Amino acid sequence: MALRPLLSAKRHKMNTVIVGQGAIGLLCYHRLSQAENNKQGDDLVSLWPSTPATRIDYSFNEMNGVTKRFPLTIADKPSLTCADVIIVCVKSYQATDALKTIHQFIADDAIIILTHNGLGTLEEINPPLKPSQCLLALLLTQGAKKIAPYHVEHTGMGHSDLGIISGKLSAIKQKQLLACLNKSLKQLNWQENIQQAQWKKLAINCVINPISALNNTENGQINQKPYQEMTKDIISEIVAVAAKEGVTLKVSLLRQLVYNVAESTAKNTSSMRADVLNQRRTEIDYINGYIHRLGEKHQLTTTINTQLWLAVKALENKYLP
Ligand SMILES: NC(=O)C1=CN([C@@H]2O[C@H](COP(=O)(O)OP(=O)(O)OC[C@H]3O[C@@H](n4cnc5c(N)ncnc54)[C@H](OP(=O)(O)O)[C@@H]3O)[C@@H](O)[C@H]2O)C=CC1
Ligand SMILES: CC(C)(CO)C(=O)C(=O)O
Repeated sequence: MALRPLLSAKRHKMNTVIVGQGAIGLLCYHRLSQAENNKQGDDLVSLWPSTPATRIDYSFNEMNGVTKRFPLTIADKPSLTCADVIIVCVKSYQATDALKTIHQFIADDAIIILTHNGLGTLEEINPPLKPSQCLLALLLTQGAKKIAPYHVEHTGMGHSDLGIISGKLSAIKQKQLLACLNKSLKQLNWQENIQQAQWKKLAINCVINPISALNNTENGQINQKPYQEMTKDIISEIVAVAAKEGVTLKVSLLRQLVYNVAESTAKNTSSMRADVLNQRRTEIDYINGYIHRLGEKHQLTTTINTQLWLAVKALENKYLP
């Protein structure tokens, strides 16, 4: 069992470990370590990468074009044990392994925040987290791109939603957490029902990501006539499986949401299209693949989501080892 000194009620410092040295990991590390309230190094922020590293700096490109190097603190096992907050910034298919690796070192009352796209990782986590370890989801609409190892570019501003997936957070801890993250991530909304927000994000990704990846199109194309019928079918299947999971969604609202996101990100390359173009593994197993698995669980046909899942898997198989 990982033990650490008890926090005093007056304590406002927040020790944070960011897991993952990719685009979102370095964005979160940068914002937290460079936050105004942390200029004196009051809060300890460190980074736990996928492989041991001895780096002492990283590069960050702001959206205004300014690029600078910044000092980097690499986390060790004691940093994990002392961490109040652990922000896991890995891809959906890496989340279970990342949690398995760190879980033996983290404190019994640690707050763990997942940032990945897609759903279905929680079902895989074994051994599960302790009930005293509160698990939260952070849904980001900010964008970041890895240019080179330990070099990241901030590509898009946006709001973030944070809420509890499992466990409990005392009022004091919630206040401390929000104060700390709000100063660094900005536009952070607390969601009492983060599950609803996760499903909405899932619906957006189930439509925009595979269509844009398979057709090699920008996000805005999804709103064109050839994809409208398919969009409706994808969403109808999602609404049906969500209902079986106890989540109430509305087809018309989701269609409007997908339309708005495709419109507001019209010129963007979705993360799945980018993964395919760069011959990387996609997150399809946790997007349309998740809907397929839930369809099987509840004996519901998910024809179009299953087709899209298989089509993207076939595309991936052409280049993955
Ligand atoms: N980039 C963006 O703009 C946005 C991304 N997201 C979501 O956030 C998640 C992360 O995305 P992104 O940062 O772009 O992905 P990246 O692939 O850039 O980063 C993931 C990082 O995690 C590292 N990693 C993998 N396994 C472990 C482990 N066990 N311990 C520590 N580090 C590990 C990877 O290392 P290695 O390379 O060695 O595998 C990699 O550096 C995804 O689910 C994505 O969909 C959400 C909103 C926006
Ligand atoms: C919202 C959207 C579709 C933006 O591109 C996204 O989340 C992604 O690309 O993964």
